[in-house]
Amino acid sequence: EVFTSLAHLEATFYAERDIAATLKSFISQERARLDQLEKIAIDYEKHSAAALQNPNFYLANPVNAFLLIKRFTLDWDQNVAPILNNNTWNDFNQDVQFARQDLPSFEDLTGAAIALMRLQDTYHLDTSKVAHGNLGGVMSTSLSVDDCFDLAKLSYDEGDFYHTAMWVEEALAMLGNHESRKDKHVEMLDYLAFSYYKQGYLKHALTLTKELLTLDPTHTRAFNNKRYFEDMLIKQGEDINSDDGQRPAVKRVVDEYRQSKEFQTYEALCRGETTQKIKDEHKLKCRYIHNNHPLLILSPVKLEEMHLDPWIVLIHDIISDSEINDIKILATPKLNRATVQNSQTGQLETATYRISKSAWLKEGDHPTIMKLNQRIEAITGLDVSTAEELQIANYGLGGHYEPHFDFARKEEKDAFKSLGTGNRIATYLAYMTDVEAGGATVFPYLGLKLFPKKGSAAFWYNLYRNGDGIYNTRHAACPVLVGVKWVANKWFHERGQEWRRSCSLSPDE
Ligand SMILES: O=C(O)CCC(=O)C(=O)O
Ligand SMILES: [Fe+2]
Repeated sequence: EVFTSLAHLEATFYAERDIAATLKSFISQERARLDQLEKIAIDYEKHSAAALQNPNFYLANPVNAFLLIKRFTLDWDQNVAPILNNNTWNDFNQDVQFARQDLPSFEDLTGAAIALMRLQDTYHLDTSKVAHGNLGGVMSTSLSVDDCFDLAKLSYDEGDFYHTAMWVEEALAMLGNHESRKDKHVEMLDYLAFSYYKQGYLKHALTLTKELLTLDPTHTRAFNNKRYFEDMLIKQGEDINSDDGQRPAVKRVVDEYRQSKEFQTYEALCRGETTQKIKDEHKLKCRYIHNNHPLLILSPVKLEEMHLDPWIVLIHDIISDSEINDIKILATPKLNRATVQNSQTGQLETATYRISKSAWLKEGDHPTIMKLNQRIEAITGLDVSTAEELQIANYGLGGHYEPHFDFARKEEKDAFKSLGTGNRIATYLAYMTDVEAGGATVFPYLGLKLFPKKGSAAFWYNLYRNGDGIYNTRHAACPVLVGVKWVANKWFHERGQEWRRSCSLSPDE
């Protein structure tokens, strides 16, 4: 099981509480047992001390001799061995193992490390700052030398030598020159040299290996590596003594997509940068709307235009805290806890795509959902009966959703076939949390970023009236840096909207 959703990671705290209780009862039972053992030990001590004052005299008495023998045979078997063997851990172990089902696994640890590295990349976080608990200005817990080194090793196991080097450097800087931690120092240099070598920085790998050998001249592998690096450099016609010892300026190696303009723009927008001027920004307006709908006439909703073409709006204060609470509770047991596998590679999907988990809520399950659907219908003027059920997503550690369209492209004819309601005509995306840092919804082609605000919802059309996709609606959910992100998605489909689209929210196009 992979804990990608924070709602589920929360279960760890309950498991932790249960384990604490189990350990405490084990300890109190053990304490009683150890008290008994201590009494026996004291008795032996006193007895032997007395006897040893004059052993011959003591043993001259046959009863004493008999009792002494009995002490370590019959008495031992009946009174001491049971106490010694009665280690009650097995009884408790079951409880601990039961609680452990709700604890994260090593897979989760790897996933969390990968998520941290992604956050570091996307938000340009300085390693040292992260290590000291500064996440882009939001303070969190700081990491120890060993924490940093463990992060490095986890990256190493993933074949990510770029982050390995970064985090070993940090661990080394924090370690300083402690003679007492020389073994750690040597191990770190070993990792560091190898990760520079893997990234193609032979000279620096050689320098670090020499440094390692001054600390530990008996390190056989380092000795062999040194020769290997030197041979390689000589073969390349390089001077093996020319490294200045400076840390090379390492470039992050990323796949082609990550180098693309779209991905770069997505990440820049996530960081809050301006990538292009919002078109016709001065024409954007805020207004109250009621659509002549009975639900809204007495309490019109606030609509804020965020973009004109395509038309993207935010609607404010349309879902209350108690409604949000209801939805979270309804969705939590349904959040999919299974490991998500990439259908093509069979790999765990924690690293690349959406690491949030989501759940569909059955319509009419609950009065809150019904009320919400009615309100969404009143606001959008679209038919909710042919729309998809509300989909609730809880973004976990670094949870994100890379750039995508909500509608199916021409070549994806079958995408929504089973629904029988046509393509996704519009998206209604409600934010159910404020996110402390990160987690924006961004539109790379428009330079637009929407920051989650609890109780607000975004709305846009994905299709033109003729059914063609509006490609500029391509959007993404930025990784959550600090905080928790919950959203509710309502996707409207073409069927059922034939008479409606012209009524209300639609732009004057
Ligand atoms: O969570 C967000 O900000 C966007 C989510 C999204 O685009 C989707 O679920 O299709
Ligand atoms: Fe989307």
